[in-house]
Amino acid sequence: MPKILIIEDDTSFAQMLQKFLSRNGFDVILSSTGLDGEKQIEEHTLDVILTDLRLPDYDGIQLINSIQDDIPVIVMTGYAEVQTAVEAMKQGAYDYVSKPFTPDQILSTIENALKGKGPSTNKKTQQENKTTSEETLSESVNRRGEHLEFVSAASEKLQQYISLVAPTDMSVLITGDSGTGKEVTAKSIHSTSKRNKAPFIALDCGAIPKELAASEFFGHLKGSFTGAISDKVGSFEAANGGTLFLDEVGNLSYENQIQLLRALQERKIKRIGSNKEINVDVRIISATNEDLKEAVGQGDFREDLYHRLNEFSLKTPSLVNRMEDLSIFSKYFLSLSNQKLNKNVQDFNGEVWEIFKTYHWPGNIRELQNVIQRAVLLTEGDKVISTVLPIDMLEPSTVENSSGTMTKEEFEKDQIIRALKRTNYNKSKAAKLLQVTRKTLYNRINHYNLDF
Ligand SMILES: Nc1ncnc2c1ncn2[C@@H]1O[C@H](COP(=O)(O)OP(=O)(O)OP(=O)(O)O)[C@@H](O)[C@H]1O
Repeated sequence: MPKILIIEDDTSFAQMLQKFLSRNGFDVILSSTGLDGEKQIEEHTLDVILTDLRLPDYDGIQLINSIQDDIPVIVMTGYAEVQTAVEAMKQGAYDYVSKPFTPDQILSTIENALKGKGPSTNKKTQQENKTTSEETLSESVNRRGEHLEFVSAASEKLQQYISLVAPTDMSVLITGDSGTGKEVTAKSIHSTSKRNKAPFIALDCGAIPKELAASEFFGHLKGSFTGAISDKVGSFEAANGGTLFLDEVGNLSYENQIQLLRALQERKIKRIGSNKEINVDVRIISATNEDLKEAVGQGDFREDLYHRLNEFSLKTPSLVNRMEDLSIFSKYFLSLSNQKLNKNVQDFNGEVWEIFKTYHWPGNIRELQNVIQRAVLLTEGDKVISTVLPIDMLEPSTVENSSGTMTKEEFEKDQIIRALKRTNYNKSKAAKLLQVTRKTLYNRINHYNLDF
């Protein structure tokens, strides 16, 4: 039975590949680091090595160089790493396969390697195959993971946009109300992009004081300013090769906007206090729940930066615009909360489902998650009943305008005023009650010109 060593740090993918190859008559050993891979190579008589190009401790090329024996090495690459794959072949790799690959592709590459045939030459066909409807190995891994199958038209559209933009290097601006999943969306773009082996770094621009923003972006050297007690790596450097997520990007000061723009244009940064330029290759995804276009119009946000950040934009739908997904989310959060709180609540009773369906969900998915977690904690039986829901959900707003209805904006403003009154104008408590962050509450108070 031919023996194959798979060196891959994505363990679920490696296990799936192992299962598949075992079923096809191979004896498969797994290794998740370059170092361990080398050890396995010494200990076993191998027929083929299958290695990822990017490993936590090595890059695949380093590994190929260190293999003395004449064992064919097949490298597995992300789909935009063809250049590196070609380099790997120059260094002695037998062939490469681009992820996602189909079972047939990997099998025939391995069989060719075993027969001592030359590598496949038609890489273009391999690239094209990826876009066919055939089930690919890595797609099935995703399906087995924590992937929720949403059904609403709004989520289908969002998913389409994510799939469309993820493989590109375009900067993406995500807009949407608080708690609608902007960060989740950014992570999803990153994890389905060719950068997914490199870091995803999130920076909350709304939470950093403007004097410290440059240091957060670019890092600093020890002693470069008061308080710089040690060297610091900035977010750009930390995200090198990967994705930098700038949350609440609209909150950046004008000066910080200029610094950010310069770094994006030049693709180089300098740590504060250093003259050394560092090249950075970072994809930017930003998010805002403000109207950045309006901010541009008012001169609060630089138009050139806006266009840099907004090569592609998408909007995360509010929960009321994707109510068909409500039960999927609810069941998912119920099971998460059970796990977290060590409970075994089975379901929501009919009345609770009715309340869920008619409530406005101003805090969107985050609010739903919090409501369910609280309810699970308070539930003693096996079904959530309405008495464990927050009182606000049971007493819907009765304030109406002259035409008898409220616009979404009026409703939100009304909710903010109520929350502030209920908490004696304590903004932290009001933010908690509204299930939004403090900075979001401040933004909304400014937006509505509320004088508190
Ligand atoms: N598709 C999803 N699947 C599972 N959980 C989700 C999903 N979308 C959002 N959530 C959950 O909802 C909460 C809010 O999501 P997230 O932080 O991404 O929203 P946001 O729009 O970035 O919020 P904010 O504007 O307040 O920063 C998180 O706890 C997240 O785990």
